[in-house]
Amino acid sequence: MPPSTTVSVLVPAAGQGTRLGRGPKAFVRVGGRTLLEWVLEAFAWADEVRVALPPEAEPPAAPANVRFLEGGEERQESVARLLQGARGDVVLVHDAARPFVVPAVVDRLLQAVAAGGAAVPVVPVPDTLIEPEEGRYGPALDRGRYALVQTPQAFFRELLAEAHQLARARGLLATDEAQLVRALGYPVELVPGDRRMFKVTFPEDLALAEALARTWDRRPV
Ligand SMILES: Nc1ccn([C@@H]2O[C@H](COP(=O)(O)OP(=O)(O)OP(=O)(O)O)[C@@H](O)[C@H]2O)c(=O)n1
Ligand SMILES: C[C@](O)(CO)[C@H](O)COP(=O)(O)O
Repeated sequence: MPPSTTVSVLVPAAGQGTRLGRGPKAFVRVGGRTLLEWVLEAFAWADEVRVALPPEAEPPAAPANVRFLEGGEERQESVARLLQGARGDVVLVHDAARPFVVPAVVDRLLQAVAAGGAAVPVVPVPDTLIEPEEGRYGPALDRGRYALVQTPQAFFRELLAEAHQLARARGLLATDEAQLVRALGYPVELVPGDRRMFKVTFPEDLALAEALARTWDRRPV
C-alpha cells in the first residue's frame, strides 16, 4: 500500500448480543477489558476509527481518532452509517465481537486490497461439515470446498460505498460486506485469516476469549 494511503476502521458494535446473553456484546469484558476496548487498542494506528453503538449506549472514553455514532437495526445498516462520512482511501470493517486482531492478517489485507480493491480473511473448515436432515445426520459436504470468513474486511472506500448503494437500491441484505461487493460484480481476494480472530458469539466463546486474553500481549505476530 502506498505510504500516503489513509485507513478508516469501521467497527459495527451495535448488536444486542442475543446469542451470548450478556447484554450488548461490545461492552462485555474479557481479560479486564470490553470487547470494544480490545478492538480500539488494536487499531490505535489507524487514521480514524468509527464505531456504531446500540441506540441506548453511552459512548465510552476513547482516543482522539475514535468517533461514535448510533447503529442501525441490522449489522449492514450499522456499517452503511459508519461509511457515510468516512474519509480513508481504504476502509477496514471489523466486528467489535472479534477482540483478537492479528497484525500479520491486517498486513496481508492491506497488501491485497492495494492490488485488488477488496480482500477478506478466511480460515479452513476444521470439522466434518453436514447438512442435517430434520435433526438427524444428513449428507456430508466436501469441506475442502468451503471456508469460514472473518473480519477485518478491507475495501477501497469508494468501492464499498458503491456496493452499499446497490444493496440499498436492490434491497439486498447480507451478513458481510464482501457479499455486497461481489453482488456489484467485483472480485474479492482471499487472504489467510487466523483462528484466534474468532467471533465471540455463544457463551462458551467467553471461556476461550478469557484464556487467550491471558497470553495475548505475548502473542507472535
Ligand atoms: N444491528 C447491528 C447488529 C450487529 N452489529 C455488530 O455486528 C457484529 C457481528 O454481529 P453479531 O456477532 O451477530 O453480534 P450481535 O448482533 O450482538 O449478536 P446476536 O446476533 O447474537 O444478537 C457485532 O460486533 C455487532 O455488534 C451492529 O453493529 N449492528
Ligand atoms: C461479518 C461476519 O463476522 C463474517 O463472518 C459475520 O457474517 C457476522 O455475522 P453475524 O450473524 O452478524 O454475527
